[in-house]
Amino acid sequence: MIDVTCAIILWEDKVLVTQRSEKMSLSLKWEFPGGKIERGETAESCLHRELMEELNIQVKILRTLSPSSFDYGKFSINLIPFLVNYLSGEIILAEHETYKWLSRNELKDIDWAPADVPILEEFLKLNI
Ligand SMILES: Nc1nc2c([nH]c(=O)n2[C@@H]2O[C@H](COP(=O)(O)OP(=O)(O)OP(=O)(O)O)[C@@H](O)[C@H]2O)c(=O)[nH]1
Repeated sequence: MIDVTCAIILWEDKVLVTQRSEKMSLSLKWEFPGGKIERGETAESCLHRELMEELNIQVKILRTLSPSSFDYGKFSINLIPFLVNYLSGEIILAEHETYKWLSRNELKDIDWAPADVPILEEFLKLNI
């Protein structure tokens, strides 16, 4: 089981979502940005590192949501979500195909990586 962090990044009334590139696994699926926890790293420090490496942004962590385990067949992941506020940094994509800032309603209409679906559902039930 691979531990992966991801961020629901809030800015005003929008949420940042990123699309995996054609070269990546789960090609062209949408996800909450983040990545694999490295040895000796906390989930929080992993999240800050990945968001800096992949997007060049800084965030403030607000809280966690429920982890989502998913078996992709070749590998299983435990996806650990954090609700965060966007703080600073101009977005520069290192790996992803593209990104979008979407309203809560628009989040339902994109083609999500399967592990993200329960996380999205929990987020949409929150009163924020
Ligand atoms: N970052 C991120 N990864 C996710 C999400 N949902 C999901 O299934 N994943 C999967 O979790 C793993 C995280 O990998 P990563 O982003 O750190 O690394 P990667 O694509 O370079 O790894 P890979 O080349 O092994 O696929 C990938 O297999 C990715 O498909 C998500 O919302 N965010």
